[in-house]
Amino acid sequence: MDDSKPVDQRFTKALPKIELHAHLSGSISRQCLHEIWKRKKEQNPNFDVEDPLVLMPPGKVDYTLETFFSTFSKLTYQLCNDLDNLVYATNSVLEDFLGDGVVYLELRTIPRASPGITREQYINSVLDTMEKFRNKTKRMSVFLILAIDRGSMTAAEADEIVNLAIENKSRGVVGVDICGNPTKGDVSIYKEPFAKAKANGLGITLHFAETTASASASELSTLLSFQPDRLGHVIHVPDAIKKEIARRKLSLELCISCNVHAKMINGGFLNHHFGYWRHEHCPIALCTDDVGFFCSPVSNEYLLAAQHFGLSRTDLLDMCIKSAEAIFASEYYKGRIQGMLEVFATRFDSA
Ligand SMILES: CNc1ncnc2c1ncn2[C@@H]1O[C@H](COP(=O)(O)O)[C@@H](O)[C@H]1O
Repeated sequence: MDDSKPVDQRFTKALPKIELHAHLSGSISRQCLHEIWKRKKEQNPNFDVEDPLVLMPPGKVDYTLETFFSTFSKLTYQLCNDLDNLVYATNSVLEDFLGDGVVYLELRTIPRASPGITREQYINSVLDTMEKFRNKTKRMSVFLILAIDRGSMTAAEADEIVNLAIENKSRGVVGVDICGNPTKGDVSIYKEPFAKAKANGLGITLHFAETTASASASELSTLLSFQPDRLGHVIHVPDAIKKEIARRKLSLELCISCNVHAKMINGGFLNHHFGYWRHEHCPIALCTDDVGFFCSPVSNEYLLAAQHFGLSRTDLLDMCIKSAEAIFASEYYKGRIQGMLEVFATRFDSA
């Protein structure tokens, strides 16, 4: 790579990137939510939900965790509560990642049962949409992670979701996650479902130390006992646990804009713990978390990392090559991503 040239948006957009930490419902653009809202309103003028473009005005990214979680129940889940709109939103999210130069995507979602929709139907709709997308778009590989909502789910529900993940491995489910409001729930109840997931070859990723409330020594050691392959966020981590993460060389999903805008860290971009972890040996994937809220696509996360931490084109390329080690799909896909990065490295400068 020609490091005399700056890292700019053209570079980070063209860079073949992977996205490993993106929540489906949080990744839906405001425009897409607005379109769904408009159709619902036309079908039923009494539809009692405010226009997403009013509730989430363009440019607004300063969601605290509280306003963030309540927006899903107040807005997103009122709009994507039928299979047609779930499919519409999923397609829109896949197109957005593709358009940003993502070549490998593991989207995650909590399979929600809602009136008239079972968890199975929810998962089937998302997987069918992914399959059709794969058939028409060869450039971006897409997989699914099923997430467990720590704020609301019992161990039995987690077990149900793990069973669904196992049943759907052949259709592209590659892992399981624990997400949801980090100030709620007791993660230790998920021990057995996660042992089952591991025994059945699913990848394990966990939201880890997102807030001080979810960063007690006992919670973090419980989560590490689930033998995760990857950790998301890793914000409020005590030194001893940082050492253990580094010792295990766990892969990290870091969400810079989300953490800064939602004030999950103190200070701004320069204070982000990417600055710490980039000197360790853990593979790092920069991720968006919820691009529908924080409006920073993956290409912009790489641009921010370069701008605030002084990274060159070669640094970003090396990070991306290493991040491929973190994916849950087979070795074939690792090779595919790394191959695309090699081609990019030889061709971008001369393009
Ligand atoms: C700050 N980051 C985060 N921390 C924890 N959980 C999060 C999250 N961002 C999203 N979710 C979880 O994902 C759901 C939306 O996508 P799905 O309906 O599953 O597709 C949210 O309701 C929340 O439970």
